[in-house]
Amino acid sequence: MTTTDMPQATSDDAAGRAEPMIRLDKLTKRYRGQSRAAVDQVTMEMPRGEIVVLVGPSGCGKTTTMELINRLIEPTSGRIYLDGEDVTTSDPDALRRRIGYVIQQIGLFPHFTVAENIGVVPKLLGWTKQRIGNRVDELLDLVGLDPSDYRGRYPKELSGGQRQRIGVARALAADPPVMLMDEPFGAIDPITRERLQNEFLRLQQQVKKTIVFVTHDVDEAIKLGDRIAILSEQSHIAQYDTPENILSNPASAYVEDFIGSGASLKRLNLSRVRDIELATDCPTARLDDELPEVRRRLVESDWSALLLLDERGRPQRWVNARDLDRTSVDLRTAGLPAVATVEPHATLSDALNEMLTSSAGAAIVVDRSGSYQGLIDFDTVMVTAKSIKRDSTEYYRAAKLSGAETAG
Ligand SMILES: Nc1ncnc2c1ncn2[C@@H]1O[C@H](COP(=O)(O)OP(=O)(O)OP(=O)(O)O)[C@@H](O)[C@H]1O
Repeated sequence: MTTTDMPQATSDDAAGRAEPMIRLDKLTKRYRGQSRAAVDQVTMEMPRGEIVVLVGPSGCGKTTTMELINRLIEPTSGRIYLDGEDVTTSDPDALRRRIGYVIQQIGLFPHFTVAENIGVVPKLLGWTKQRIGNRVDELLDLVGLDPSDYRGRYPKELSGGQRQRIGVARALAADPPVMLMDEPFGAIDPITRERLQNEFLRLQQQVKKTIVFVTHDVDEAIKLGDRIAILSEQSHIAQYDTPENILSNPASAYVEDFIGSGASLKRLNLSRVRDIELATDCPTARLDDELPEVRRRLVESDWSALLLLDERGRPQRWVNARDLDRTSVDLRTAGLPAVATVEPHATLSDALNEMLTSSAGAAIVVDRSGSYQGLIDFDTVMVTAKSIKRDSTEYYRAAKLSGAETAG
């Protein structure tokens, strides 16, 4: 880990509570000529190192709230504190250097290379060429793009998803403690979007920034947020809590309505494949194993199918007893292809989607190199979904009994 990746130091007050990274105090914005405030007296705290998602219907004031934090929009009244310091009237340029910003229309400079785009802020800060070059390569690695291949390209030579990754790298360039992200995955197709969300979570485990993330997609909020603020008109906070508590204990009919139906299914977005116990007793064999040995393994197991792996341990075919009893059996083509694979960082919701496409009714878990780790079946998914609900309901009840505040 480099020094720039180190989590930010925490400053505690006399009572030992960590100072939130961002604190908004009765923050209000009234646009010129408007009778109603777009953002009305918002008071909230964003804890250090967490992802806080602002979610709410179109026009409720999400973007305005976010842009008040880096003062792209100046507040009409109220105060903004960054790391304990009142920044409401400080130099806005200096403030913005402490806050990375990623938006949907990434705004890369078309005539700058990838390296030049990422290096914009470090250059403004007067870093040496060598330091900028090292940082660009480090960031390209971090967002999963090979520096030697990508640093010299121009934005038009990139896919939408790659441009988005460069946008994130650029916002991280000067290692700001805070990142603001406004619908960063909004304009991207669902498959790339899911991949970028997973990469984003992996990245955050490394960089541990305080991130304010705006979306209107409640599923995205549940998947990405450590905390979610559900906003109604004028950025009024309808509920500010963990995704678990919002799903299990919506504070009002408005929140319930906003979450929509299928709260149990949405809960599956809260669990990762890596956090649950995989079934590892499913029989497996190699494609080049002897047929009698493959048959023996299947017969001696409690399973009705066996998973065939290639020489590098990657799943290839599902075979059952009938497939193995045919007169001439070629293991390379026997049975059905072993599709429906997920990696450990995928959510149980991703796993369930895969399962629905699988003839075996199970998702095959593989590591990053594609080799077999175990299986997830429907029962595991259902048991996990129920236990999330139970844990969260118990937590909420205990918090109420002890009089502790759970909402922000
Ligand atoms: N520059 C402006 N001048 C006047 N009114 C504005 C301006 N920008 C936004 N508004 C109004 O302020 C309110 C909040 O807008 P904002 O863009 O913050 O909402 P949002 O929740 O981010 O919406 P969306 O999800 O559609 O992007 C809206 O009613 C909008 O019309």
